[in-house]
This record gives sequence, structure tokens and C-alpha cells, in this order.
Amino acid sequence: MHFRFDSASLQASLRLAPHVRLELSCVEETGSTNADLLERARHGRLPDGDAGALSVLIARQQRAGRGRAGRTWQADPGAALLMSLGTTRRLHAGLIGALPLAVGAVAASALQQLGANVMLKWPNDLLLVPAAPEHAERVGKLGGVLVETHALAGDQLGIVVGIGVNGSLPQTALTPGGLPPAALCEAAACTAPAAAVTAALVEALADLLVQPDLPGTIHTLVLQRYPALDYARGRPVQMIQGGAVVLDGIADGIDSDGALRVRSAHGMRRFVQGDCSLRFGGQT
Ligand SMILES: O=C(O)CCCC[C@@H]1SC[C@@H]2NC(=O)N[C@@H]21
Repeated sequence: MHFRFDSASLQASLRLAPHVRLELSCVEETGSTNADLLERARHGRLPDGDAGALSVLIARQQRAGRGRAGRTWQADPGAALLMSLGTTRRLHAGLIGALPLAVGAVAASALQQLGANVMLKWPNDLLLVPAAPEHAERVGKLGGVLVETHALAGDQLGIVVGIGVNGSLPQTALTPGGLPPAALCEAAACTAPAAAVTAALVEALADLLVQPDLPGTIHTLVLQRYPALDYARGRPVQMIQGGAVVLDGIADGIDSDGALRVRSAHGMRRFVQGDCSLRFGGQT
């Protein structure tokens, strides 16, 4: 699966609600699509999401792709969808932690509709899960979501939603959380071409970001859609903060603010930051 587009043909293939207006650019190479759109946010050049407007930037290659928690995100040229969507909205700071989960839920649902069995791991991982239940533990990291924001004048926020999805397997070995990488080309039931994958994700994420009631939509996605997509729920996990294991327990789901609940012998603990590593057969 190879990702390479020109803006005009991608734009022509999109089915968007009539009020949605996209400024779409597809580039061969950039540093980071998230960094580019955040720069636009800093200069007041992201469009108005209340009016249904968004910027979408897709790159075939990134020189300095960004992952969560200051990590880098690497992908071979054309091997992954590398995309950011940017807009300005009014969003209470208390909901920023829940937004990546809502984005993940929307992206996972869009990919499921294309036949890939995609689930989620807190806070931002897209997982590819084998369809056969007896192989459900042969899960891999398909991609990730990186939401970055920039406070603007008034109570407006520049919101940049980045997503990376592997079409082909990357060269890298393990990913954060100890999972092997996975790619859409491995999902037997997903025969959609790269253009269809891209269009489905642009349509779904644009629709989310211009929702008139964005806070209510985030809330509903996190509380109602995320649970069915939550791969970790009920499984043994190890919580890692600052490189150290801080808790062994059982993932117990997500709160409305995006916090992960983990149950252990010491009771229930909420996490708003850190990594959640799955433990299979007692191993990390
Ligand atoms: O798993 C993660 O830590 C999040 C990865 C997010 C990667 C995407 S690729 C497009 C966008 N631009 C970036 O620099 N990062 C995000």
C-alpha cells in the first residue's frame, strides 16, 4: 500500500457535508505536518471551524515526524498516511485530554468500515487486532494520534489533529508500549486502496472537528463509542511514567475527561499521563 496523492484528485473524491470547506494540501516532504499546522495556528492562519473550515495537510514523507510525549514518529516514504487537520474552535481546557480519544474512536470506526479490525489503546494508539479470537493477542501498533493545541485570543484554540497510519510495515522493531508494528496491508479483510483509506479518514475527522457541539460530541464518543473499541479494558497492564513502572493492574476503562482507570490490589487509580503497556502471559 503506497500513499501518494495530488490534492485535486483527493479533493474530488471526498464526500463532505455541504457546509464543510477544506483547504487541502498534499506535499512530497515536510518536517512534520503537525508542526506546520501549529505554525499556522501561531500566526492566526488556521481557518474557523465554527464556519465549517479546516486545513488538511498530507505529506508523503516527514523529516521530523512527531509522536506523543516528545517522541519521534518515523515512516518510510509513502509507507504511511501522514496527515494533520487544523482548525480553530472554542474548547474548554478540561476536554483537551479527551480529544485524542475521540479522534481515535472516529478513526478506528472509519478503518473498521474498510474491513480492518482496529481497536484502541489509551491514550493514542491505533491497534490492528487479528480477526480470529484465538489470535487476539497478536496485536500490533497500526498508528497513532497526536493532538496539539495553541491558545489564541479570547477563548479560541488552534487545534491540530495529527494521525499516522501504517499502510506497509515499517523497518522499526518495537513501538512504545512494547507492541510490534502493524500495517493495513496485513489486515486480510481490508482491501481498500490508499486513496480510499485517506478519503475515509479525512471525511470522518473533518466531520468531527466541525461538529457544532464539539464538547458534547467528544463526550459522547469517549463514553459511548470508545468502550467497544478499548482493547486494553479488562487486560493486565503496566503503567509507565518517566520511564519507570508505577503500577501493575487491570485496565478498567476511560473517564469522560479521557483519564484511564487502572484497578490494582491498592484500589482504583486514574491516569492522565504516561504510557500503558499491555502484559501478555505475565510478560510486558
Ligand atoms: O503514536 C504517536 O505517538 C502519535 C504519532 C502521530 C504521528 C502523526 S504523522 C502526521 C502527524 N505529524 C506528525 O509530526 N505527527 C503526526
